[in-house]
Amino acid sequence: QEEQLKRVLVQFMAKLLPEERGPNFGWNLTSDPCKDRWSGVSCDSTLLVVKKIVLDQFNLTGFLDVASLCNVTALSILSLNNNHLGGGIPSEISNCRVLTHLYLSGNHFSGILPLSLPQLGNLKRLDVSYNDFSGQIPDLSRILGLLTFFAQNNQLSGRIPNFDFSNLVYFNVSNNNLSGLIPSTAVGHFGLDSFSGNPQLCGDPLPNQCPPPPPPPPPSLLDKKSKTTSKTDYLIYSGYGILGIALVLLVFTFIMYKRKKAAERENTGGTKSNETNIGSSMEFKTGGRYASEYSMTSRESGKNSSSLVVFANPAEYELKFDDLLKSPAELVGRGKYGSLFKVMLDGGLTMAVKRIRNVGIPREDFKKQMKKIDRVKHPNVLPVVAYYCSQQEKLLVYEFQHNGSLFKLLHEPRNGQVFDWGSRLGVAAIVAQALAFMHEKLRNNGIAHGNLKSTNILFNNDMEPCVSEYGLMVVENDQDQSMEFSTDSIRSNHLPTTARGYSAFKVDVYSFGVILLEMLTGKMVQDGALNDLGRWVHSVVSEEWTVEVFDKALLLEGANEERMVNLLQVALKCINPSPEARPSMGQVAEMINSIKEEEEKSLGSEL
Ligand SMILES: Nc1ncnc2c1ncn2[C@@H]1O[C@H](COP(=O)(O)OP(=O)(O)OP(=O)(O)O)[C@@H](O)[C@H]1O
Repeated sequence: QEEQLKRVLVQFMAKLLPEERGPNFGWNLTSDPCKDRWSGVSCDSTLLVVKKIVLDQFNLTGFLDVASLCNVTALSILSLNNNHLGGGIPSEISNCRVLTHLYLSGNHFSGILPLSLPQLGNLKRLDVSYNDFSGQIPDLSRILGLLTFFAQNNQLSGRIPNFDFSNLVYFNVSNNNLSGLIPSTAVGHFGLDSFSGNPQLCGDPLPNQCPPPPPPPPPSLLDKKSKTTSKTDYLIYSGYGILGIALVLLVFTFIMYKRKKAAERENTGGTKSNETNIGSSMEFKTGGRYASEYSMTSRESGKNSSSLVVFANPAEYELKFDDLLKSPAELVGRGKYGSLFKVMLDGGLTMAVKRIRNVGIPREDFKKQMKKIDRVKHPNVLPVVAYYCSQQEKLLVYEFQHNGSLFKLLHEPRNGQVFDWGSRLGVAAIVAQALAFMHEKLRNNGIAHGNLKSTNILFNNDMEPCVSEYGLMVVENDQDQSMEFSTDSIRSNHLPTTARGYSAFKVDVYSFGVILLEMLTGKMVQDGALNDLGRWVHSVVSEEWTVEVFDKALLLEGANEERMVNLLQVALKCINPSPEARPSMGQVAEMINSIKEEEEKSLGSEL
């Protein structure tokens, strides 16, 4: 049997890389795949059976032949991402009954997704993105444990079948040729990015709504229906169809026209237009949509540049309030406490303007707090460049960071972006260090971050993490004492007094613990669901120390499990329900640093 297994594996590799004298990566009949550790092969350590084949970026140019492979192995992971493989997925893939992960992203696979795919009942992650697959998406709803379905950037067509969207963690079918209504069960679970780039797809969360359903035929028609010929039926329904398509095209053309116009205005520095500036305009651009947004009263918008307090060297930014208001602005996102605008200034500078509304902080207190924060500088804490403060709202100006946030890197990576264990540990260490520094310097003022989360950790031009929005939000002390895996205690309507401030620091530690969990598990923390992640990790971990919680990408990459567990322990200390029992940020930074040192030592010894 061993000989047969070897033969099948060697044949499998020969199909993946058909060149006559190409490298066989140690896959040959004279050695053993498990004992001699063939490249990309992982085995169950006790049973010595092949469990995983991971050949990402191996420059493979052939095709996938799984017919025999699935019969002789109990493969749980097959990963062939980012090669040059062609052909289709053979229908015999369904013989790989215990397969949990199938990653085929970034190849030239084509043809239809086999109808036998749903027979892979144990599948958890399926990634066929960035290929040339066409035809319909098979109905995968019967794979109950499916967590990921990535099929973006293919040529798939037809309607989106029903998935169990409440169970899926990741779902992306953007940039295909899908059409029709997005299933209502997907709404609320996945956003625009999961569906965009399918011109004929419509309904929430896309901006183009579906054409209204054709009106029911009048009763007389219904009566006649049974009597009329199928030819008449055909004509009636094609009429409705054509009407529907015409409507979709009309809406689509209108949206494209609006987008084009807006882009033209931006490109030609259309700063004089009232439509997209931050000041007197009533409209902001939201990814192609226009939303009525601005609230500043005309009395306020009449204020001059002196209303804007500029911290950074004003000459460097030449920042004037009026300029800021008049410049083209794009709504980047709406957070829990306000909105964030990307503002393109005349000199080519791009700023991020955070608008917080209805903050019940007295103006003078807010100014004092801003000044105190400005005195403390750390290279990994994004400084406030300027701020504006009125009774109704506050505007905070930061430099715009084009490399996105930690949230994006973890959950919406751009094509080819890899966030490996070493980088995650590095980010954790830097952020912990920066927060420890800020906590120490601002302890006596009681100013903690107050709203720490992965969207507030941004990557600068050197891809170094920077903590943003330090000190804008504060925490109500009373609720923190009883806080148990809850975000609800984070409020923006009070400045911390020094007495309150101390527990605000512990809330930061808690939030940092959640960020660590996010990086370790790869799971998303949505507002209000922070408790779920904490509870889930606790439940898995309390049963036994298990690697089940870790992001599969980390396991696949072969990240050191012991050090991942160590970091998980730090995270669990941070999210201790009792604030007093949580370590200080300084202690957290030390613990992470020593894990990082161990990691570096072990890498050094491997070299
Ligand atoms: N200076 C910046 N440069 C680039 N992107 C930024 C900047 N500041 C924030 N962002 C991004 O803009 C988006 C909206 O930010 P915003 O702060 O309004 O919302 P949030 O962080 O999700 O929630 P909250 O209101 O609780 O802070 C987020 O994705 C965030 O990562």
